[in-house]
Amino acid sequence: MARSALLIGNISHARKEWDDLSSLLELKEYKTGSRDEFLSKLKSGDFDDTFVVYRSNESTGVTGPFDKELVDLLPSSVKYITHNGAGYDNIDVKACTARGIHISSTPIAVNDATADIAIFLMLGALRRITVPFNAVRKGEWRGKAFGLGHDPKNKVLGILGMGGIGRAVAERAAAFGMKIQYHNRNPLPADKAGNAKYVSFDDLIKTSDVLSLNLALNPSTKHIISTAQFDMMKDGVVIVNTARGPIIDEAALVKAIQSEKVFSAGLDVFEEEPKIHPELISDDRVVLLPHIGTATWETQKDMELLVLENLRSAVEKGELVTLIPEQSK
Ligand SMILES: O=CC(=O)O
Repeated sequence: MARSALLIGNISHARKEWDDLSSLLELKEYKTGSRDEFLSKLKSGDFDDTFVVYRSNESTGVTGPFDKELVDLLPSSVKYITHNGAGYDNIDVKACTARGIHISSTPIAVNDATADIAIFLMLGALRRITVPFNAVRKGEWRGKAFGLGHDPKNKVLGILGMGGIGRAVAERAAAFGMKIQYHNRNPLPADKAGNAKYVSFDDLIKTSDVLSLNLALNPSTKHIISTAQFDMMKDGVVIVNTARGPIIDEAALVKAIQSEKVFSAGLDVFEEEPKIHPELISDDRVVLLPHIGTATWETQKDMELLVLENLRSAVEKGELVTLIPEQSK
């Protein structure tokens, strides 16, 4: 049986590069549908010759997460999942590893666009920009609730998760005159840390004026920022989240904003997207974006190209270019 690649969802910017792969293997697409239909197709053997699955940006909307139920139904021919996204919390890594399936994600390609949005949210939150931003369009000039904001200059920026995105945030923040500290599982070598100082998790929480979340979501980072952490923070701290919603306990964040412990928050991600806690929506101290960190032409194209580079490498060399860290140990 010929080997095939199965695309779930769509490719929008690198169609030609996808089509070019037809010289290597058969290309199949599952563009739209439902989880139930996809699972029944898996059960009835429709995808039995699949060697590699391309999970597009919108694939979770099509099939739901690649949880254990779905992964266990993948045919034994599947050896690789090339995922389009830096975060792969929608894939059950353990279930894939147990089945000998290797996964790639798209780090690097997302760094600049995501860091740009983090800085946008940080500046917006420091200025509590939602009030004047909305008021001026309603003919209310600055708005009744308008108040002065804060400068980033001389503030301590704490970065939780100093991977590619965290480092790109640090580089940008340095240009605003911020003092930068970070916490990571391991301190970075000096050439990668730049001027950022390594501190413990508790020190990061206790001493940052602005806290930027740039770490991956996995079972050990879910709700890593909750009531106990908010209680430890400086009064008037600013929170920026461009990583994944469930890293913050959203209900605890709402309370911390309402008690003024938190001056403001800039959020691109939420616990139950596309649902947003109603008290975040109604609170104009919060700057909200609908998960658009990587939503630029350039970055979307780079991400698709990186997925396809992984796919090609899987077929030609039997290895992935950006294998996820859990499987590279
Ligand atoms: O959220 C975006 C990504 O994971 O790339």
